[in-house]
Amino acid sequence: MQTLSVELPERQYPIHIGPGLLERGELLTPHIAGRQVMIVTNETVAPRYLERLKAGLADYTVAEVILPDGEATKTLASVERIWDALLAHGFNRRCTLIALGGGVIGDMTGYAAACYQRGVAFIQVPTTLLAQVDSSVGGKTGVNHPRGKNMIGAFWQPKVVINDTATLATLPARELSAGLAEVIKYGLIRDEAFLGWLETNMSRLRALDDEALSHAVRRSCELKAEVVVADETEQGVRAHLNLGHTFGHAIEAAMGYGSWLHGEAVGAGMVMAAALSARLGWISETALQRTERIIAAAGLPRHAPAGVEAERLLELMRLDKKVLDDRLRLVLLQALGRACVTDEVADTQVRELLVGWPRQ
Ligand SMILES: NC(=O)c1ccc[n+]([C@@H]2O[C@H](COP(=O)([O-])OP(=O)(O)OC[C@H]3O[C@@H](n4cnc5c(N)ncnc54)[C@H](O)[C@@H]3O)[C@@H](O)[C@H]2O)c1
Ligand SMILES: O=C(O)C(=O)C[C@@H](O)[C@H](O)[C@H](O)COP(=O)(O)O
Ligand SMILES: [Zn+2]
Repeated sequence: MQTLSVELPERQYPIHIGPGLLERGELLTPHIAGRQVMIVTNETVAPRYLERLKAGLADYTVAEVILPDGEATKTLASVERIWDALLAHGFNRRCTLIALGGGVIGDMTGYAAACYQRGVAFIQVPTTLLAQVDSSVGGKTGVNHPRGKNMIGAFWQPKVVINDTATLATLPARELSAGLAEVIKYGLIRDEAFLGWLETNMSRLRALDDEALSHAVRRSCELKAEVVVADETEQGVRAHLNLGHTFGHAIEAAMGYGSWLHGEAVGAGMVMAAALSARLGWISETALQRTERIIAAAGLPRHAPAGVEAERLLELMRLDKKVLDDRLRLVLLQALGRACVTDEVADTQVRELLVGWPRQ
């Protein structure tokens, strides 16, 4: 097992990484407040992993909420189901919520914990690659609104993150690719050497090679933790973690959440961001082609969805949380391994890119 520490100014929490950690109750128990534990998971993950997690919690009062699966369920109504269950079980403010599942479950459970009785403890036990490398770390929690992605939420950090890499063995290939999008993102925004490693090892990662996956999870968590520690509430550098997301979130919302996975939309969005960076002369054509190649090698799309007009995407992009004073603020690349935030790109340039972008 490897352990990293997220050293925030006023608190720290560990990220444990390794195979078979799910049953190791001793990793959870030091972080559980009180005796009441609510595990939140979904109908796909529960039959595979719920009993194994519960086995390590024999000394606690454990209740569970099993939600339906899918991005379309990342709503306030689902979070209300968690609050209803907490109240029905008489859980008090010393209870602990555990998120067992992908980013959808993690984001909703974290938000439920942030609000329940004005804030209770929560633990992340992520079971997708995307959740292990990104959503479980850093404390962004929340739900979607029909008008925009992650529009309702709170910053609420977990007490511990338990990354059991053995759970990735049951992940469908499409979900693995979605997780690889966020892994590639770290290389693109702040570590060109890691990007090179990913180029060399992409087929090992897609074949679920243990050693390669553990390295990718560890390096991604290190890079994410560095950014979160520097800027917990996204006043500055944390926005770099949004590379491709202004485009990607617009695609997800335009498609009604779920037909395109978050990682797929971000994969295409990162190619769009790289293309815009190349048009501005900030990165070379070669760097753009390298970006396109690695996105394709990860099994991710570079096209946009069919039937979604450029104007609709632009309208949704204008709802992005980074917009300030009515100006789009985009994360672009100054080099491979170096991101920046800019409000210097005119809507006409973005529209031109989207109009000409290949469709599915
Ligand atoms: N909070 C953050 O910082 C942050 C970062 C990135 C993404 N996100 C959010 O995360 C969500 C995407 O997360 P995701 O990609 O994990 O999607 P997800 O939570 O929908 O999980 C993907 C699918 O895999 C299934 N699954 C989970 N673990 C499995 C396993 N071990 N074996 C088999 N199937 C398994 C799930 O049931 C689901 O069908 C989006 O809502 C996105 O906005 C949040
Ligand atoms: O942790 C962050 O900060 C991120 O931006 C990580 C993203 O991968 C993630 O998708 C996040 O949920 C996006 O946040 P949002 O604030 O753009 O909704
Ligand atoms: Zn993301």
